[in-house]
Amino acid sequence: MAQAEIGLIGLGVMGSNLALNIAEKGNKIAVFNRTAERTREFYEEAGSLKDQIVPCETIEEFVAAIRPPRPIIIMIKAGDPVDQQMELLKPFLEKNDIMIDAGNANFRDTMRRFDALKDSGLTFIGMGVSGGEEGARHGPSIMVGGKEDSWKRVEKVLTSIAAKYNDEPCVAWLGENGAGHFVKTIHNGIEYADMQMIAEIYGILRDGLNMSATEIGKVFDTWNKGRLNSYLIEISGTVLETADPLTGKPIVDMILDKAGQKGTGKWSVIEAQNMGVPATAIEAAVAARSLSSMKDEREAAEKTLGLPGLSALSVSDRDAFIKDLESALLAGKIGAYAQGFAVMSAASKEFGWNLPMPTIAKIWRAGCIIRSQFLDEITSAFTAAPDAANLIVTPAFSTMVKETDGALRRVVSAAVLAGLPVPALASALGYFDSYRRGRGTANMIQAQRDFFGAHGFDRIDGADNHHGPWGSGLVAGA
Ligand SMILES: NC(=O)C1=CN([C@@H]2O[C@H](COP(=O)(O)OP(=O)(O)OC[C@H]3O[C@@H](n4cnc5c(N)ncnc54)[C@H](OP(=O)(O)O)[C@@H]3O)[C@@H](O)[C@H]2O)C=CC1
Ligand SMILES: O=C(CO)[C@H](O)[C@H](O)COP(=O)(O)O
Repeated sequence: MAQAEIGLIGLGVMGSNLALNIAEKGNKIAVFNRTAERTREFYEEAGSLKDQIVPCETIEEFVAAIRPPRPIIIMIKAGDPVDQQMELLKPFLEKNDIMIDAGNANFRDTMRRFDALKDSGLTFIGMGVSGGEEGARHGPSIMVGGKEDSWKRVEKVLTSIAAKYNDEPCVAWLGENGAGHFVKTIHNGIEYADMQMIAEIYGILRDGLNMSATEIGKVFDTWNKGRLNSYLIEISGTVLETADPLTGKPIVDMILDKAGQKGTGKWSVIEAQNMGVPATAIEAAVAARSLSSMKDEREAAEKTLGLPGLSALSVSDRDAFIKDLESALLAGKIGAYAQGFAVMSAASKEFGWNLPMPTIAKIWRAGCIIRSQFLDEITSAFTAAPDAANLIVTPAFSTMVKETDGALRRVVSAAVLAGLPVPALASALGYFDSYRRGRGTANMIQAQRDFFGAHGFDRIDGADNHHGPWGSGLVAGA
């Protein structure tokens, strides 16, 4: 029997679907799962794809089934399990075999694993995969990091399974070692902000305009036909219009308002902070998930403090306000993506990756959770202005900011006055307002720092006096 082109370990939600996708595209694949029962079940359910699949119950059998140099995708729970699995695999591998971690790894772990294998003859790829279950099965977006020649070995298979946007595959080699997992992390950070802003707009419609879930769903359906067209808006509409089989009520009204998180959002924020790059909308989204999880504390606080002021928005023209909400969401989204790309640009320099921004935007246009028409506009903006300091100063996006930031300001103001929380939208607005203002207020911070800690400051006239005359008795305006 011909050897498999590739192997895959981990037949959970993502791994099993990825394996079926690989098999369906005509690539013979060997599969292994820690729990052998799952391998048998998977194989039985593979139907017509069985011919392309070699189910293996031992690592030895699995490795022998793959054509050298062997690319082996590890799609298991992120963290220690990946190290454990790699240790179990290593004794059976040969020179030039490639272990590919396709889970949501912290890129620092990826760099460590990459370095640890440097002198072993084995190679490593850190590969971000996005698209959830459906994407893994029918076409995910794939972000590859590692040696370029390792990528060449897997390029054909990965290109065959990736999502396509206008026939262009949503997969690319993005740079050495941790580049792929870093980009996937920021993808998820942006995903957090995108989702949070949609939730904030939903909150304004629900608690401010007292609209039902179904009514809000219809608003999102309409928006999905316009500039906000995206997978997340599409599924938000569907979610809002879905009934709970137990009660018949909208399912969204039966779901507890506590958001989970597995780490990628938090890592985005930590890395942004490490590099001194503001990612305020992403930070607000991560913090909002954390605050959401404090359900008991929030309920107790509502009893103690009560809800602020007005319970409903004061809106004179409801249709015009809903149009403003659409533009505000677009503006907020621009802020979040601008921040995400700025973080990647800084990381590219810090880690020497040379990350290709237009390519990243390109491979996010289809297959991944944040896929949208908007990413095509980002692709064009970065292609036209590859050296732009920030997405929002590219010609296309500066025009878009000017068109939408008024609506964002009106929506944030109205929500704040009604006591409706909009932390991510407000963060995006604060980001625009701070970033576009040539003369800021940090002269005050510098003066305070120098006053209490003799930290010094730069002068606007470039003159030499780098400390203030604190305590000298010199009085301004005297
Ligand atoms: N679900 C999603 O939407 C997405 C998930 N990801 C990432 O993909 C990876 C897999 O996620 P998903 O498929 O959802 O997870 P699942 O929980 O569905 O599956 C987990 C898999 O990991 C295996 N596993 C767990 N611990 C170990 C271990 N110590 N050694 C070997 N195998 C182990 C399990 O094997 P066993 O059957 O023996 O328990 C199982 O095959 C994660 O890193 C996740 O973050 C990435 C993109 C999207
Ligand atoms: O990577 C993904 C989507 O792109 C996974 O669905 C991930 O689990 C999402 O992160 P979180 O669970 O923290 O919301």
